[in-house]
Amino acid sequence: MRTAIYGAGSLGTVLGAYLTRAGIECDLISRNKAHITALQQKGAHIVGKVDLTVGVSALLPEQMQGTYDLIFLLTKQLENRKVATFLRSYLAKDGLLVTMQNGLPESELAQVLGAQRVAGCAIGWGATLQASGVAELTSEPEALAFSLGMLTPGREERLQAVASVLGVMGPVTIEENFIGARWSKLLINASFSGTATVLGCTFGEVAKDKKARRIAQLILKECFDTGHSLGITFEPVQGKNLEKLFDYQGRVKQKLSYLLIPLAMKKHASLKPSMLQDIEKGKKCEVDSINGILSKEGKRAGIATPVNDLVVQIISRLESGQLKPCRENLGFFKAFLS
Ligand SMILES: NC(=O)C1=CN([C@@H]2O[C@H](COP(=O)(O)OP(=O)(O)OC[C@H]3O[C@@H](n4cnc5c(N)ncnc54)[C@H](OP(=O)(O)O)[C@@H]3O)[C@@H](O)[C@H]2O)C=CC1
Ligand SMILES: CC(C)(CO)C(=O)C(=O)O
Repeated sequence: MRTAIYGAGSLGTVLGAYLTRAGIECDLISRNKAHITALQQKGAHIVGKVDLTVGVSALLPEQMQGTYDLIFLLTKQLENRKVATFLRSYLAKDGLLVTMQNGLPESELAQVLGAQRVAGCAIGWGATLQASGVAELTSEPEALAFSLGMLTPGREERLQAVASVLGVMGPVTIEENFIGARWSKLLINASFSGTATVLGCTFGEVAKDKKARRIAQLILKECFDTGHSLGITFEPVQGKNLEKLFDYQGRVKQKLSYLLIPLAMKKHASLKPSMLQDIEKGKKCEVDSINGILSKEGKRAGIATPVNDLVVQIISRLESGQLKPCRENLGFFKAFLS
């Protein structure tokens, strides 16, 4: 299968290094010239939880030729329609584009490429581009798992082939209830990535700080209520049933869920959200596709999401430079913290 990683930055460079090291030929593609030049000259250097250097095939978009049977999409979700339109002629007629982006990106991509040519993959591990050619793996190697699936059936054989490709890196689950896996990841991103971005901190710091933890818990609840109202069953993440652990109706279960958060976050304490990494680099982040999509889905479901809506507003102000990510931003949530 001719394979490409389109948008090889933080996550895509790690993925490309692991696949290439296992003998799977794939092109790492990005518009970032300095990064592509470094990859071509020195290979992909993966640091952090591992240390490996792998010679890779790296290209600029304008150097792409022919069609690919499999394209992993790893650009940020800021201009997906434009990216999908560009990729249309590079994806084989019976090819599959697998988006590994956060949020709920499949439907929009399917509008451009066709539902039978779009799959998705929710990822529970993290990476940060440290310098051109150098990506840091920020999760433990045993967390390198993939939840793969499609919104419509019909490409089971091709999904199996994709699972064999990703399987060289870590365990792959082909999800029958893929939308449930997507919502579970959205739940984590909206609550923990959203709160950590507003406060300029890691997941571990959100879990440790009593007020920040309560904000994350309130967003978890807004996301559960919205998903349930839309008929979503949240899939387990890394073997953990999120509904059982964190959803609540009464005060006792609410307290229990609150107490469990720091324990559940232990292995992910050092994760720094990619939204915060973008803000720190002065870039626009994916808030519209993460917290923004939850607000939108909440409206569609008739569920109020006031804490999440406030996170969207604050992150927009971080993007425009009116505010800085810092703990003092907790003050904006006063009304929800009594
Ligand atoms: N990083 C993480 O830990 C995780 C990220 N994700 C998701 O994965 C996706 C990718 O994230 P991440 O790896 O952090 O992103 P990065 O910004 O680090 O990498 C994206 C790469 O794509 C390039 N790019 C952007 N737009 C285009 C384009 N139109 N054509 C060609 N290249 C382009 C960027 O270039 P340039 O530098 O010029 O912008 C960059 O090299 C996101 O949707 C994110 O939510 C999911 C789980 C974890
Ligand atoms: C939190 C994390 C790293 C989890 O995979 C993520 O999805 C992100 O930062 O965008």
